[in-house]
Amino acid sequence: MFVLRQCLTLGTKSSVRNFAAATNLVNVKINEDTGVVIMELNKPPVNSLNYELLEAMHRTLVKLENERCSGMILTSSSPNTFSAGLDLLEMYKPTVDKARKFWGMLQNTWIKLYSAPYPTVAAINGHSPAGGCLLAMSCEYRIMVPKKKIGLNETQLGIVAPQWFQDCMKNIIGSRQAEKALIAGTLFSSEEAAKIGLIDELATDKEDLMKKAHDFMDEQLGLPPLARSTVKIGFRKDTLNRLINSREVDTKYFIDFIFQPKVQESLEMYLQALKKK
Ligand SMILES: CCCCC/C=C\C/C=C\C=C\CC(=O)SCCNC(=O)CCNC(=O)[C@H](O)C(C)(C)COP(=O)(O)OP(=O)(O)OC[C@H]1O[C@@H](n2cnc3c(N)ncnc32)[C@H](O)[C@@H]1OP(=O)(O)O
Repeated sequence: MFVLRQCLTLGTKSSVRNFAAATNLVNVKINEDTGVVIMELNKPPVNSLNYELLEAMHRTLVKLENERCSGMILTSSSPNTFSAGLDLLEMYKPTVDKARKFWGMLQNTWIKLYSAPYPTVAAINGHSPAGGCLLAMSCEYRIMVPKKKIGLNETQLGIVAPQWFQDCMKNIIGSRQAEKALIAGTLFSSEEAAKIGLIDELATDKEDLMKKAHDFMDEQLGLPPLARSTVKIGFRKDTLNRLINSREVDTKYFIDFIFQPKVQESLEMYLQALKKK
């Protein structure tokens, strides 16, 4: 299977097609022979998740429902960062309408990604804090390059990881480890993340990362798809339904939380610190 895939991806008769996207915030390529899609986040410098990027991801995920997509590898075009998480500028002094629209699109995108019936792999080629970690955790399998950071570090920023972010982490590393990591807002090194199971495999470098992602995909493509996806959704439905049934409440928490003057102060200081770096 590996040889077949190499021929398909590297061979002269390349059957890889660019997937027409309305923006260049995501680069999407579909291998027409295998049906495997690579979605590359492309919002330099750090793929901070603003409304437009989330909308581009969401639109792609919806489109993939009507394509012959057999699996999806999520990665980034940034040399150093998978995703820096939510775009802090979306939370800093927004209007209520803008904040509501932004949060709704984050929820939409997460629901689509978390419930995708086909196999999903995060090829984590750089740092992946907070919302970046959420994206990675929403995939079924995570592979990461060495010496980068990943985790839900919200507490350290004076904000709180929403319940569904927390649920995703709990589902992967277990309740006790998640509680400790979430209270402290721990950012794990790739190596530490592999030890606690937050990521499934460490890659040696970016080439190895993509090879391992395709290897995982090949294994999954050998399984009966309906049985595979039924088991996947069975494991994920409680977490999904918890958000789906409380989207409005979740949005209200977000709005009430970010409009607190103390939270705005923390965001301002953090943004300044990032700019000064
Ligand atoms: C019960 C109540 C529950 C209520 C719940 C309610 C609310 C929860 C609310 C929010 C949840 C939020 C989750 C999040 O995702 S918050 C975002 C957290 N992200 C981070 O902390 C990461 C910050 N970034 C970094 O640490 C570094 O940038 C990184 C390691 C990713 C990369 O480092 P590098 O050195 O390569 O790049 P930098 O020079 O730092 O950055 C380049 C450039 O990009 C800007 N930037 C970085 N991150 C963000 C970001 N997340 N948003 C916006 N902009 C960002 C940075 O300022 C630089 O800009 P410039 O100087 O080039 O203009």
